[in-house]
Amino acid sequence: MASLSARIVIRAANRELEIPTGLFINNEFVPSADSPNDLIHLVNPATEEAICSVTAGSVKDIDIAVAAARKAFNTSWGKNVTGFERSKLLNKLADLMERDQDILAEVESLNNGKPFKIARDFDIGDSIQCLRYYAGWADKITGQTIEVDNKTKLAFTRHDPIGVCGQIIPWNYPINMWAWKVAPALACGCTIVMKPSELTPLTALMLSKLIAEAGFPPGVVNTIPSLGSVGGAALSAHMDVDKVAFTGSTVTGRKVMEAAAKSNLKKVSLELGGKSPQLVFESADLEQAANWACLGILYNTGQDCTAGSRLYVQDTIYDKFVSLLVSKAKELVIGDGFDEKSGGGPLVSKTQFDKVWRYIESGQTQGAKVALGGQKRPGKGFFVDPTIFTDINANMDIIFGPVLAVGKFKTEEEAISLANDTSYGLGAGLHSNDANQCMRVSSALEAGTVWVNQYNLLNNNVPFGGKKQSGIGRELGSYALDEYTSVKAVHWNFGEKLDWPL
Ligand SMILES: NC(=O)C1=CN([C@@H]2O[C@H](COP(=O)(O)OP(=O)(O)OC[C@H]3O[C@@H](n4cnc5c(N)ncnc54)[C@H](O)[C@@H]3O)[C@@H](O)[C@H]2O)C=CC1
Ligand code: BAL
Repeated sequence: MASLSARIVIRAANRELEIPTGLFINNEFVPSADSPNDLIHLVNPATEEAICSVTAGSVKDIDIAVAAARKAFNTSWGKNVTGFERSKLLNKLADLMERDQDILAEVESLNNGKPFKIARDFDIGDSIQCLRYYAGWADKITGQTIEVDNKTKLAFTRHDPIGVCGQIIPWNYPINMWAWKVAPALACGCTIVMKPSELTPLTALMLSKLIAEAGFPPGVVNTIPSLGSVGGAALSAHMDVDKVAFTGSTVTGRKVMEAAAKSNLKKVSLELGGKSPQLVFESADLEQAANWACLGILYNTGQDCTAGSRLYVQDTIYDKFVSLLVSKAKELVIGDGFDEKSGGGPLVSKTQFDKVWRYIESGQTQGAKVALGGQKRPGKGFFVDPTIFTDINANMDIIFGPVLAVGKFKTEEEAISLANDTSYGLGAGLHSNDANQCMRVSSALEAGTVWVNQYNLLNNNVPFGGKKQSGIGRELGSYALDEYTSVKAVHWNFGEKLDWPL
C-alpha cells in the first residue's frame, strides 16, 4: 500500500522534510478506500527529477470526503458555530502559515518551479493576508431587515452558508488559489472538499495538516489529490455537493458547468483563462509602461490567468517602446527557483513546455518577427526564456508562458476595438497620462479587471473574476461572500389575521 508520507530533500535550503502524501479526510491522512496503489508522481520542473508520489484519490474517495464534509456541516460547522469562532480559527491558521512560511515556500518552489522568494513573500504572504481578511468578515455576514407594512409584518434575510463546497484549483498558484477558495468558504460556514492540481498537490496537503493543528473540527476541510477527470469530474457531478468553485482552463470550466447542470444544479463559480490586452498610449510614461508590461507577461513565467499576452502600442511611439520593452525583458533571469538571481522559474510541466514551444514555433513559421527569445535552452528543466513577437495576429490561442505578441494602433477607438476583439474578458491594462482617456478607455474595455498605469496587482479586498468566456462569479473582496452564501427571506407576521375563505 502507498505510504502516507514522504521524505523529501530541499538541497538549496539544506533541509529534509516529512510531508503528507495521503488523502486528508476528517483531519486524518488516509489511504484510498478502493485504489490504495494508485499514485500521482511528482516532478521538479527545474531539474526533471522525481520529488515523491502522492495517493491518487478515486471517485469513492470523493464520496467519502463529501460525506465527511456533509456531516461536519450538519454538526460541528455550518450554523453550529458562531462567526466569532470561525474568525478565531481562520486567524490561527494564518498564524501557522506565517510560522511555516519558509517551509511552505520551499515546497511550493520545488513542486511548481517558481522562485522561493516570490513564493514566500508574494504567494504565501498574500495568502496569509487573505485568511486574515476573511477572518475579519466571518462575524459580519448579516442579512437585512425589510419592512413589509408598518403594523403587522416584516421580513428579514439570513445569509446562510451554502453547504458542502467542491473546490478545484490549478497548478500556477497552488497556495494562493487554495487561500482564495478556502478562506471565504470557511468564513461563511461552508465545509470543503478540495481537489488540488495533480501537478502540484504538496502544499495543499501541508496546509491540510495545519487545518487540523489550528483546531478546525474534523470534516470541515478535506483534501483529495486526484486526476481532474476522476476527482474533479466526480466533485462537479456530485449530488451532495452544493457548490463548486473552479479555477483553470475554459475547456475544463465548461465541463464543470455541464456536470453541475446535469446533476443537482449546484452553484458554480468559474475563474478561467484570458487573452488579456494591454494598451500603451503615446502620453504614457514609457519607462513605467514597459516595466508593467513586462510584469504583466513575465510574472510567474507567464503562467497567469491575467497574463497580459497581447500588447498594443500607439504607432507614434511603437519602435521606441518595443526596443525599451525588449531591453527590459532581457533583464529578467529565468532560472532555478532556489537560485537567488531568478525572477522567474521554469514552466510547470513537460506538457506546458511542449505546448508553449508548439506555439512559439508556429508563430515563427507563420512569419512573425521575433524581437526576443525564440531559442530553446540546452540542458534539463522546462525553461522558456522571455519571447516577444511583433507584427503578428495578436489574437492567437491562449498560451500560458512568457510569450508576448505586440501590435500597433493609430487611434483610441482602434485600440479599444483590438483589445475587445476576443471571446475572453478577464484582465486588461492601459497606460496613459491623459486622465480623461484613462476614464474613457477603462470604461470601454470588456474585462472583469482593468488596470490603469499598472498591471497584475491584486488586493484581497478588491473583487476578481471574468466576463465573457473568462468566468462566472467573483473571488476576493466582500463579493466572494455571495458565492458561498444562500440568501433566505423570512416573512414574519406579528399582527395580521387572515379571514378565510378569501
Ligand atoms: N485560469 C487559470 O488560472 C489557469 C488556466 N490554465 C489553462 O489551462 C491550460 C491547460 O492546463 P490544465 O492543467 O490542463 O488545466 P485544467 O483546467 O484542466 O486544470 C485545472 C484543474 O482542473 C482539474 N480538472 C481537469 N479536468 C477536469 C474535469 N473534467 N472536471 C473537473 N476538474 C478537472 C485539474 O485536475 C486541475 O485541478 C493551460 O495551458 C492554461 O492555458 C491552467 C491553469 C490555470
Ligand atoms: N493571478 C490570479 C489567479 C490565476 O492566475 O489563476
